[in-house]
Formats: sequence, structure tokens, C-alpha cells
Amino acid sequence: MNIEIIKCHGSGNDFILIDEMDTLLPLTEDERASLAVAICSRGSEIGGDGILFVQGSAHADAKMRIFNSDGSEASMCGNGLRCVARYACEKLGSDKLVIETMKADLEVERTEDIFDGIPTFRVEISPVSFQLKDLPLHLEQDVLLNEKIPQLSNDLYFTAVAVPNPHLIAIVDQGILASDVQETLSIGVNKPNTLFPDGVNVSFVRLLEKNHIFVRTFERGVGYTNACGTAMSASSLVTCLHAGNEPEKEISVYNNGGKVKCVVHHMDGETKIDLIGNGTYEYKAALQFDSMDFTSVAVLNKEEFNTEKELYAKLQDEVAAYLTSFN
Ligand SMILES: N[C@@H](CCC[C@H](N)C(=O)O)C(=O)O
Repeated sequence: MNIEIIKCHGSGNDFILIDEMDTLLPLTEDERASLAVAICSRGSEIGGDGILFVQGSAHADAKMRIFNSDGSEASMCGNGLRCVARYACEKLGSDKLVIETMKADLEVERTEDIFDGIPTFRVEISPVSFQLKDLPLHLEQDVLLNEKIPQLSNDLYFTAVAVPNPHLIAIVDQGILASDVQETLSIGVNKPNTLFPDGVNVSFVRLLEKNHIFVRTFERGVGYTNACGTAMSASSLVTCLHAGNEPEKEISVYNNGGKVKCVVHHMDGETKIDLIGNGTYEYKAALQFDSMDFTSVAVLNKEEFNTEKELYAKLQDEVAAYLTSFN
């Protein structure tokens, strides 16, 4: 079987994008999961945090399905949606589309470059829910807003939010960020456990200056990634609620792969977040598989997007220089 791919990333959160808009690949659900595990493995020639399947939609312009590198399917992926937005906008010749995702149809649009020459997309992150049943998080209460979870830590204050994939967020200082607290805690809530039966994305947020934050996420189904778009959106919201950042204003969100901007909107009792950032292509190629366990792959006709990679490296240099002043 041959599969055409585009290797792409949003803030260094990297994906293998597969176009099924015209014809679905003849893959069972189990085979989609096996494909994700095989080609996302960092030991494989490709490697990635997940697969983005871009499909046709009965009612929207296109549909995104996201599989994590462990083969689990997630309801949403913010960085991935920007890559899908770019792909679908270019394919359909439009600057603004609606993309169907597992739980919502989301608006996406091409917007002003976040850095000279870098294709940039604004994607809608919604629906937002603080109801613990929507993560799920099993506690004897309905919501968790800047509160302790004694089973996890005696010191940290957590907020739980679904956007709609599940996030657990703590605002921390540099000492905690530099420690192994996040990794230990994240591994605990992503193995069989009674608090989070479906696992959870865990983010530690450092406040830099007003409307500027740093976010690191241990992703469910993956582990540490350079960045997680839904987590950066949810973290921006949490800092508006608990740390003096402002809704309706751009919040610059720095991460280990670059930076994005988020804008938190509260309208008519509903919360939505704009996630704005790059959709960068690394290369395109055809993958040739001998068998449906996808363990052996030949990468054919590889074409690199070198200019895009060079421009993105400049954004990363600028981010590194900014972050140095907080060390
Ligand atoms: N990296 C993504 C989120 C991918 C899904 C996540 N690991 C989950 O299981 O919920 C993003 O950019 O939002």
C-alpha cells in the first residue's frame, strides 16, 4: 500500500498529514491506530506526535481526525487544526473554512503572518467546559478551579477544563518547571487510575509578563511535546481567570517549539478561544508499506520545504532570545 503524506508542524508539534478528502484509504479503525503507532515512533524514519487524517465532510468544508502517537484518537488538536486549515484552504482555494472535528465544527482562517513569511492560521478552540464530567475527572465536586488535588500534590493548584479534549493546568514557578514534578504526575494520571479514567493532557504554565506566558505540556497519548495547541488555549483561559491576563486581548504563548497567540472570548455565557500560529510544512513524500502492520516502510519521492524550515528557525531564534531574559 502507498500513502502520500505531508510532514508538518504547528509550534514544533509535528504531524503526518494524510489527505483522504477525495477517497478514504481502505483502512480499518485498528489499522489507522497501528499506522499511527508505526510511523509516529521516533525510531521510525518519519516520527511525529500524531497523524492528521483530512477527510471530506457531509456538512462542513473538510473533516479532521487526529490520532496520537500511541494510536489513541483524540477529539481535538489545535496545532494540528492549523496544519489542516492550511492544507484544506490551499486545496479548496479559500482563506476561510469550517472544519468538522469529533465534537464540533470549527472556523479556521488564514491570517496575518506571526513572523515574516510564515503561513499563519487562526483556528477556533471550542466548546469549552469546566464540568468535570466532560473530561472526565472523578472528584466529589462539579468543577475544579485553581484548587488542590491532594492525591496529586500537596502544593499545586489545578484547573480542569475540556476544550473539548481534557486538560489539567497548574500555574507554577521556574523551580517547579525545572523539576521532575510534571513528568511524575503526568505519568500517574495517564496510566490506569481512578481520577482520570481516559487520561489527561497536563500543562505547567509560567507567567512571564502581562499577557505573556510559557506553557509546557505532557500530552495524553504522546508524552512531552514541543507544544500543544489546545493546552496553550486552555492555559490562556486559566491565566485570564486566575492570574490577571485579559480576555479579548492577544496573549503571547511561548513553548519549547516556538510561540502562538491566543485570544479568549466570553460571549453570551459561552467561552471560545482563538489560537493563532504557524502551519509549517517540512516535506512531502510517499510511504510504501509491504504489510498492514506497517512495520516496514520505504520513504519515496521526498521533497523538502527548505525555505519554510529556515524561516521557522528564525522565529525559534527570536523566541529563544526572548526567553533568555527570564532565566
Ligand atoms: N497536540 C494537540 C492535542 C493532541 C491530542 C491530545 N494529545 C489528546 O489526547 O487530547 C494540540 O495541539 O491540541
